[in-house]
Amino acid sequence: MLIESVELRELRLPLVSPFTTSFSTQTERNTLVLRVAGSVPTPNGRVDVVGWGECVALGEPLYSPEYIDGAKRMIQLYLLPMLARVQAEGREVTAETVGALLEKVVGHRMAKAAIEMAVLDAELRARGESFARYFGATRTRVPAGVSVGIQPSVDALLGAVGGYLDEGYVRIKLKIQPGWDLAPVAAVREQFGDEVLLQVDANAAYTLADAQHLRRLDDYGLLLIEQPLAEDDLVQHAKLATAMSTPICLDESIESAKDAADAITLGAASVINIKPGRVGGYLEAKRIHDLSRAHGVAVWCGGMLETGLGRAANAALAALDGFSLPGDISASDRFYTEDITEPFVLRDGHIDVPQGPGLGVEPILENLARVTHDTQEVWPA
Ligand SMILES: O=C(O)CCC(=O)N[C@@H](C(=O)O)c1ccccc1
Repeated sequence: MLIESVELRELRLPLVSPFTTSFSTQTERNTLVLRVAGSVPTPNGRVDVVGWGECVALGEPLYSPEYIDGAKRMIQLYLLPMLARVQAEGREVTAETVGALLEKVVGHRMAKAAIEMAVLDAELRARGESFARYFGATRTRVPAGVSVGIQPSVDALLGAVGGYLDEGYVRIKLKIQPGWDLAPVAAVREQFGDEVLLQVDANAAYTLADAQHLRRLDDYGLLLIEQPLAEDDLVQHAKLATAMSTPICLDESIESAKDAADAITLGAASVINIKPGRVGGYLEAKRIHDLSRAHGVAVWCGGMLETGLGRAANAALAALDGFSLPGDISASDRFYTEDITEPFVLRDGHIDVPQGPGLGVEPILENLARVTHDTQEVWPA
């Protein structure tokens, strides 16, 4: 692709209800969307294309070190100028090379992932190929899990969970933290029975000293416990895995295929939550899927409250065979009254995988304008 312009939009989408995790309470999703325009070579000559990317960093560095303002600066001051220099040398940027071309910058995976996603979208739209087909996905719809934040009371939690089950969600994920773990899990089991697919996510809120307490979760038949310990505690997660029978799933700890290999080798994870933005892009996400599958480790697609753009790409990725557990790929209305794309809707507990070229969706410009807080043209002159 020869990039000719890049528009960087900071968005602010109000959430339908506060979303509380062990590290924050969000009432809006502050996010970053890229629109990359340029041309790609085809057998019949160059074709003008546009591609869309989404950066999953949060407004503040509370989930990971990246945050929206930092990602904006990283994209504008470092990453895009590096690609512009590649083009100035007469070379084209392709989705398969973006990661390598940006490797000199350490970290900033979410910022890099947004650029790669936009370039991949542009290339695939030009080829008339969907993300799903490009990944080699086999399914046309994926089962939808839903993430339930920490609630003000157990009654409120039971109301929320009941509502999502009534909507048809096939898997419930409860956010937990010290002081809000055994009671909510026991109440959900008591109210909705043992058949409901149920898992918990601690977002690194515990330490190994909590092992005996966490072991009591084994009584509730959970699918997994996600990221109980700190993101850099692989050895301690491996120790915790020997102290409890509930499978350990890692999220924040896995930022690359190498991390996934380390975690599997150490026995720190028997399930991996793949979030394309966290690992530097959809190509690395696919590599982690392939690696995990080779080791018989189940993966599922995590969510970062993406707009319909990221949701479309996540649904395509989650349609790969190795994604054997329901992902956090909920309907748009789980978080938003109005998405920036046509909304993703739940049908029989599933989300349809877009089949159109590229992402298969694109922003509805008036919706995008309504939630745009700031727009910058950032391709180096
Ligand atoms: O369905 C979704 O998009 C949200 C899923 C979810 O709970 N994401 C969590 C997580 O830790 O996995 C998260 C929420 C907010 C910010 C970062 C991460």
